[in-house]
Amino acid sequence: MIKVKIKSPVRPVVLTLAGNDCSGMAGLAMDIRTQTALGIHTAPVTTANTAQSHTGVDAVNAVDNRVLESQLKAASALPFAVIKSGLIANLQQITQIKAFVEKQPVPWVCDPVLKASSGEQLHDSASANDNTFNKSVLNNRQPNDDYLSRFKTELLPHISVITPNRDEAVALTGQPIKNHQDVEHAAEKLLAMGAQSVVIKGGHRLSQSPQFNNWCQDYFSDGNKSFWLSSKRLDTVNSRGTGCAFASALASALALEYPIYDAVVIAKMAVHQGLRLGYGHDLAQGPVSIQAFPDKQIDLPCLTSQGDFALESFKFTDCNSPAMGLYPVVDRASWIPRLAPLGVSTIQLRVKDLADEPLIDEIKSAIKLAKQHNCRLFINDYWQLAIKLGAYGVHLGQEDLDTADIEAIQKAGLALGISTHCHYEVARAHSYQPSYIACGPVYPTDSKVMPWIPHDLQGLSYWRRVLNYPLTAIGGINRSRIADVAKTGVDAIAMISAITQADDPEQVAADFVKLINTNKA
Ligand SMILES: Cc1ncc(COP(=O)(O)OP(=O)(O)O)c(N)n1
Ligand SMILES: Cc1nc(C(=O)O)sc1CCOP(=O)(O)O
Ligand SMILES: [Mg+2]
Repeated sequence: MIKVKIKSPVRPVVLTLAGNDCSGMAGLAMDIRTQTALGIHTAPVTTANTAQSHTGVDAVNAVDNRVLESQLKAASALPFAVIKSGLIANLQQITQIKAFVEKQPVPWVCDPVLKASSGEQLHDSASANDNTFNKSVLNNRQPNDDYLSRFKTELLPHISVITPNRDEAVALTGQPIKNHQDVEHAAEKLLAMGAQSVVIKGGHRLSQSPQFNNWCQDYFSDGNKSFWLSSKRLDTVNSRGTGCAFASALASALALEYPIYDAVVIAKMAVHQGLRLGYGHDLAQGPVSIQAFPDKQIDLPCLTSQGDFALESFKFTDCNSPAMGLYPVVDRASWIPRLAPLGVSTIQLRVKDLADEPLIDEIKSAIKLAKQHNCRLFINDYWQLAIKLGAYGVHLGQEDLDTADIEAIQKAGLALGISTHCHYEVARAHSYQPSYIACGPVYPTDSKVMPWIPHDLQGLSYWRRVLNYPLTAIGGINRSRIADVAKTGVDAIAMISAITQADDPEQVAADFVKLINTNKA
């Protein structure tokens, strides 16, 4: 008999401490479904066997200390990349989990589950072994100061990312939340208490203006970087398990080695997908249902530094008609009459070595030549001169977005292209609804020093699936790679060195125009 050897794929492991929800809507069931959909192997450690249904929580049934201890001991042998926790059911479990996590050199994503979505408190203040408490006890609980204070002093300093909803943030900080600023202060307080980073999950947008109330907003901060993620509210009742799903998706993205800023965006996308695909049953609302790594623009949030950002106030002109195609990035106006007659419809002027009058003269001359050759000219960096001198468009990097007056660019009627390299930057670009999004570097490049690992064709194809914007590929694209890049379906292929350093740039550009046309998807 011939034995077929199958090379087994490897999945990162997320050690997941949570309660079982026997209705299957939240807790471990949701964690396992979400993590599996994102390509993760879940190692589930049960903290409680909760008895709940659509009518509420009947009992919590924390597991005995020894049951938890034996699971933690056995789980320690696994090569887990991240720890994710949900319900920590009593004070004894706080002590046990602290002793466990402080020895682990991996990130810990902690969802501080204080209440079920039906409103019942889920933890107990008893020190240990008061393991079963029923509905009447649950409903008559006083706010549990002991639990909160031990949670804060013993657990918070070990948490890599804590993901409270607004009510939980209020309980943990003791401060009311009524507006965006309160959310930001609550996050600061949680950081000051020792958490390395915080995501405060929102419900309705905290805005006085009714037109903004159909957005859901989450706030992230790690003390270095802070941002708001906003998604349009979905009209669904199938939203059970959202908190567990968010923390699980975040833990999964970290286990897949995404940096924290990207992981938060991915988690928000995953939950939006889960809300879209949530399902119900005959009796009541059902759970969110995350089914795959998120790859749709409909799930992409807008990322902004301000919570009261005027969402949807930007919409830049479509620059892909006629198709952008070959998009040379050049440093002097004199390239324009050499390249435009070869079927090049879009050119970028990227000047890095001029200032003052010579720079102004170069941009003026480029704008004039582009108009003569009916070519769309984007000016890199110098958005004020682009507006003043009447260019077709502006190309901005992420650093430029910090200082550029995007409203002025829109008001002046210019097109806008934005550089992106990761989920965080794409979500940020999305909040401006630009004319195109550039995605790079596709391959290693010698034309610019950058910290990014190249996307390669797989990464570029991912962004093509996600984005409905005209998509520009850039970085290390040359004759041997251009056909494969065109086949991914990108709208524009930007390049510097393959054209400007060629022996015969006109011939090369003409060949590239043909190669793009014959290979485009
Ligand atoms: C099409 C395109 N994509 C990306 C860039 C890079 O722009 P930016 O991030 O502004 O960096 P510099 O080009 O200024 O170094 C680009 N120019 N064009
Ligand atoms: C300027 C620039 N920006 C990039 C990005 O990824 O944002 S890659 C890049 C250099 C592109 O030059 P070449 O075609 O010679 O590789
Ligand atoms: Mg720039």
